[in-house]
Amino acid sequence: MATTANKNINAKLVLLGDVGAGKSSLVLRFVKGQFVEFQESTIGAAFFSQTLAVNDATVKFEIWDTAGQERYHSLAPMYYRGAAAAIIVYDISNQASFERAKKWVQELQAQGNPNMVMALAGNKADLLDARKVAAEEAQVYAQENGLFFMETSAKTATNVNDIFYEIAKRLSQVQPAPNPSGMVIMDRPTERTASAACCS
Ligand SMILES: Nc1nc2c(ncn2[C@@H]2O[C@H](COP(=O)(O)OP(=O)(O)OP(=O)(O)O)[C@@H](O)[C@H]2O)c(=O)[nH]1
Repeated sequence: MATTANKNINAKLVLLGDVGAGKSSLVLRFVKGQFVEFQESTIGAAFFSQTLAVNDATVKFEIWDTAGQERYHSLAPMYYRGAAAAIIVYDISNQASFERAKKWVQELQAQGNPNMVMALAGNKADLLDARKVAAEEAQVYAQENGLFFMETSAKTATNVNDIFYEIAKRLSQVQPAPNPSGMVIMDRPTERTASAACCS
């Protein structure tokens, strides 16, 4: 069977959401496969990268995990500006965090990249007994606002890889021209070596 050359995609991804919703925990689970019961609150923002292979593409995520504390709100545009994808996170056991997530969606719709792939993550899905936000309500909201929705748990790892994988899949399906900003598609196969390096 013929194989097609891999598309290499670099994609800037930003996580936004209320303080304590679990943004850092989702990234830590995705990038390192770990979960910390008492994760420290993020100051400013933190950067991570992780690569995923989907279909005929390799997507290298450049991940900005932003701080949810209100005093850092003014920094957020630096991180979502030009991003190819965003995960807006709320905590299913905290109604106020869902309301905050909707505000982030509004801000991205007004000021973000119009082609941005947006995911809504209802995190802490393991806390079923403490649930305050119905999955159906979030699903309807996501559908009406052009996001895709998943409930996740950084603690149990439920749907964590899946949400990043779904974003990667959607990014890889975007037509190469015009590229959404925040995304660079390298026109060369992944297996190319550095043997032709220049400059002596
Ligand atoms: N039960 C449960 N707890 C979680 C989950 N994800 C995160 N937590 C806990 O929730 C707390 C806050 O998690 P963080 O990942 O720091 O949240 P954050 O959104 O990055 O918070 P800021 O950096 O302050 O904006 C930590 O004590 C985590 O251990 C989850 O899926 N389930």
